[in-house]
Amino acid sequence: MASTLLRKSKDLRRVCAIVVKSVHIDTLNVLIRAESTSVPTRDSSNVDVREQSTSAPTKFQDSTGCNCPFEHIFENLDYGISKVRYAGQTSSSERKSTFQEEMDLEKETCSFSQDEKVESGIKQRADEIARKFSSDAYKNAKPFSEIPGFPTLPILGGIHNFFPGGVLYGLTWREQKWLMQKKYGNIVKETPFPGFTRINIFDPDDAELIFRTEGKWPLRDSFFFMQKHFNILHNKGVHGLATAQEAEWHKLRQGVSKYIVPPQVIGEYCRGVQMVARDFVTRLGKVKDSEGLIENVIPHIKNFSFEAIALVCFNTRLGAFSDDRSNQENIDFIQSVDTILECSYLELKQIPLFRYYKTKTYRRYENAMQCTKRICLKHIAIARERHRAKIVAGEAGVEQEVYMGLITNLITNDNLSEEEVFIIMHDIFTGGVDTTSHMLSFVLYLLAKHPNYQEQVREEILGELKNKDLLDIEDVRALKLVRAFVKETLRLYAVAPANSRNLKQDLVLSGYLVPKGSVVLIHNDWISLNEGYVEDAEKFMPERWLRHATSKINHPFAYLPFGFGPRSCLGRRMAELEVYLAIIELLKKYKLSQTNEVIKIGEGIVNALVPPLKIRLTPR
Ligand code: HEM
Repeated sequence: MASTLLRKSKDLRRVCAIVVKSVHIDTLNVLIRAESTSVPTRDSSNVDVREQSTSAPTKFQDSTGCNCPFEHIFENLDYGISKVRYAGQTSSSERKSTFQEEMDLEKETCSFSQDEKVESGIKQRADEIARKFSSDAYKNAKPFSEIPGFPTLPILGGIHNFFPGGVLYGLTWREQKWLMQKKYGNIVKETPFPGFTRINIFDPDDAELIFRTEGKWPLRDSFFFMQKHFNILHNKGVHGLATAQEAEWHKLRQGVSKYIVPPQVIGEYCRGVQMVARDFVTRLGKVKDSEGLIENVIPHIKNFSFEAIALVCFNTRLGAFSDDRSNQENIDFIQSVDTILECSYLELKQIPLFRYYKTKTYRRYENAMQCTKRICLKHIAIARERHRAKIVAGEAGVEQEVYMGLITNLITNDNLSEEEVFIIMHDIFTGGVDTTSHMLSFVLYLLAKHPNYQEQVREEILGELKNKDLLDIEDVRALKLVRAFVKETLRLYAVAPANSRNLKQDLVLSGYLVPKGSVVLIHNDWISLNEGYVEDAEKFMPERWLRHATSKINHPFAYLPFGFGPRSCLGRRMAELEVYLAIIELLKKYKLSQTNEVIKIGEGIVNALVPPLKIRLTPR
């Protein structure tokens, strides 16, 4: 006992000394991130070992439907809604509208049938949730203090675990969470730094309960501290979607959702984005060498994603594929968004001293934000002018406003101030460019790596689209193999590694009582790669998403790459549309081959493929 205390006090002294000395310590700042950042690698060398099998992939089994397990839970939500009492929500009609939105969204992305098995599955799940809400469940729950986790010290919490000698020392975030799950199970408490405790969730049942009880205004309050700081100083305290909470968040979300979420609206962007995809492919054709090889395709993918989002937002082309470097403003804009993302990641690795003085990272961030704001305000002014001119000409409302870009819709919404419009634009650029380009990088890697699947996907594209030149959203939706391929890519390589929430009420999670307000981090990348929830989890099998698949996803909350519920990803459909169209345009023209043998996944705010990504393009 005495020796343990002595050892602990030595540890404590050592940790204190390190803390005092360190101003820029990576490890410490892993702690300051409340979430995000991860490294989906299986081994310490950070090289991804998934997908190294050389065996030929099986054929897609069925092209008649989609086997998305979400569908089952959404298909008959009414049952779950009437059966379960969701505390924190006032009326069942409110809940219904939220779930109805979700249901519509899922129905939209997956075609599925109603059958008895599905019905009984839903009933079972609703019963299960009801059971978790029963007073018995609360009465029998083990206390919060007993949730297992890495050892903590008085005052310092679990900080010592990250320092030399600590169990987490030198591990990537992904390795840390794999280790914590293995050691402690499906619910793990962590106090990574003093005064901050979070609960790590590895059980999709718990995820389901959290999401189904989050109410209409889910809380996700542990991200982007620099952005909050900037908004207070330079944006009249107006926060964006990523950082606002409660009514403030809801107002923004309502203000923008209708212009970017509904399928018919996304359809309006289809041809514009197709043109961008076509230019992307033309660009790749130009930069490949005489052998067809592109040593690193990632910057071009990023430009594609940027150009597509700019078109959607501003109804303008930024010229990201052009060799002409004369448009300094566009170059600055692209660089600023890059800098913002880079600094947002650095923020997670550094002590938040920017709150007290302007650190180097914060100065870079602030300059980039100011530049982005200036350019967004310019586009807002252009859109206002264009709209005014239409009113004068008596044409307002005649033309489909969607074609005029998201910004036109936002400025004509009287409920949104200029600061709010700017920060929404900012969120879309920072939330949408990198994520989508990482997803597309993984998709191209897997297409090149699996020639059989590539051929099947191409056959579907040629067969379904015939020689149709300009596509509508219905054409894209008909491509089930393309969609299954993308879904499976995101399952294997979740771009967003975890979903976070602050609990809206006390919940019993994995048998423990977790109080309202607790920060929970749901590790969807771990869950979607776990054999317990996904059969043949390590294998890349797009056919699992088709109806009648033999290899199944066994839990409807085992795959949540875009989050869930009213606060789920705003740009999901846009991201998917971009990726589908890039695949279509690329495979019509080229065969993809000779990619990296293995890939590395880098630690950043999201999971990204570490460049370079090599691709050989052979004209068809
Ligand atoms: C592969 C691409 C993408 C992935 C994997 C992804 C993933 C996510 C996830 C996991 C969340 C949090 C959801 C939750 O807490 O339940 C989120 C939120 C968000 N995403 Fe995406 N995203 C992607 C693309 C995009 C695009 C293209 C845009 C913009 C057009 C976008 C804009 C946003 C915004 C604004 C939020 C915050 C929503 C809110 O809090 O109301 N994302 N995204």
